[in-house]
Amino acid sequence: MAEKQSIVLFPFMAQGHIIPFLALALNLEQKSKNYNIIIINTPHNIQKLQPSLPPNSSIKLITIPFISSDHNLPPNTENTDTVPYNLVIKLLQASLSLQSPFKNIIKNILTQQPQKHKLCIISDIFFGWTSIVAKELGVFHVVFSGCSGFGLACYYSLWMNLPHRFTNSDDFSLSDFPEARLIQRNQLPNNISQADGFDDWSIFQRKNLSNWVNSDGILFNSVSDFDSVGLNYFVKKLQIPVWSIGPVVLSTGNGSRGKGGGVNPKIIKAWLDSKPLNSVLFVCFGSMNTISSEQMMQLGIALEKSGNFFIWVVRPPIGFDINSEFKPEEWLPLGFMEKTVETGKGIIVNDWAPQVEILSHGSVSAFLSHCGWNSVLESLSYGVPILGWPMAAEQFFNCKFLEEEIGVCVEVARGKSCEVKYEDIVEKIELVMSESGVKIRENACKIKDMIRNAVRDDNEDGFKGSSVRGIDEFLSAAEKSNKAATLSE
Ligand SMILES: O=c1ccn([C@@H]2O[C@H](COP(=O)(O)OP(=O)(O)O[C@H]3O[C@H](CO)[C@@H](O)[C@H](O)[C@H]3O)[C@@H](O)[C@H]2O)c(=O)[nH]1
Repeated sequence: MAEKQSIVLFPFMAQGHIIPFLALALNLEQKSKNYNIIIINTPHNIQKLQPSLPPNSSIKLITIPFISSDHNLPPNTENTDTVPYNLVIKLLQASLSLQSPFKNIIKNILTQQPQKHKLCIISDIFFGWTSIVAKELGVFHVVFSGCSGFGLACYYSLWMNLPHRFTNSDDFSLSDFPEARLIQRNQLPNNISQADGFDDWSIFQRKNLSNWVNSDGILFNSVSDFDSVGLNYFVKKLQIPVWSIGPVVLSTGNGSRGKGGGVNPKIIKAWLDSKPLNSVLFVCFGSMNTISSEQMMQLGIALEKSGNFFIWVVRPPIGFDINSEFKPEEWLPLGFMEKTVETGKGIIVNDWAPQVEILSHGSVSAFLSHCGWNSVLESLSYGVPILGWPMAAEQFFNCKFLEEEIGVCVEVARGKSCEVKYEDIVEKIELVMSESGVKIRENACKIKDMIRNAVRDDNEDGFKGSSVRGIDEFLSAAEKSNKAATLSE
């Protein structure tokens, strides 16, 4: 009997990264029983992942040793959802220490695998160094980007062409990605606008991103039918294959999606069931972001004034411990909680909501989001248009892409320290949720259709969508790569 192909997945320790990797692992498992699928991560993340696997899954979880306090991080801090945003760079730097244990794990798998070439590593965009380990051991390696082609192309280009803090004009174009058109200075994430090439972020990213060229390809959690410009940037830049395979998202009802808490999904469903079609605004800023207390206050007033039904996932504002108790009496407008309950206008969820279940419900009309790419894909998969409030990383460029290139978004605010006024938020909400939002909603439905087509694999009419072809091409490239693993030190 032919030996199984082993596929090792290694996400960075953040929910926004672990979730698409888990979804990819489950997709691969569903595609064929012939894969031996392994997810590697640090002890706490593996513990949290375990209950997210379906009971009949054969996906194997391998723990890579990691002690956060050895790296000047608080004890048991292994995921960006428990570190303050300013310490994320420390977690990234600490992840470099995983190189040697990772190599040992791969060597171990290789010793149990007589046909050495039947191994493939899929690693995170932040783990560029894994491509060096793979090269040394003669193993096929790809990077899996949970970001869009367009957003990541801007982000990559910005990091590789530092500094930008001396830019005088309010906007500028990217020399190697002019297709992105003008980037405004206030669209630069803080770490890029402050970078001089010698700070911690610059040092980490430039080394990390430079390593991608050693990889055998890049997988994108995106859809080439609408994201080809950004995907092509990497084909030209790195001269390696790029396969779009998205959307890779967890289906509804998929366990705790890697993080528990928040609210009982049944309560949310019953509440949504009681609301008219297309009447609810969902507000959530991903797995790790929050806004300032001033912004939170204005958003609260805006939700009240706009009069729409809403579900709002709240976390303590910037400057407060993100894991501490939420204090509505301090951070929300006076009496906001009580009024929300009395009028039945909304649900305020602490920390974590069943996002995919909410977005897939017919009562949801729009999503006020930070434009993390998982959230974007989850929203557009159900034709839900976006009110964009980008906060960090490539989110600014996702938002720009969604608004300027595919017309499914209106930007509400930019960044975690900008001044926002409730009147502006109300106006933008209206632009999307009222009659005037017809075009945007139509565009979101067109993208929904593109997404459905991309993952359609119809045996009867022989149709294979672009993402189905993408994953097939990637798997056949992995299988064909007949590299001899050397097991050299
Ligand atoms: O209450 C919540 C909050 C989040 N989620 C899920 O958590 C994920 C969040 O992912 P995303 O929207 O991409 O946000 P981040 O966690 O901020 O994602 C990081 O990873 C993304 C993909 O690489 C990047 O686009 C972002 O910039 C980066 O911050 C999604 O699957 C959500 O469904 C929930 O289920 N419930």
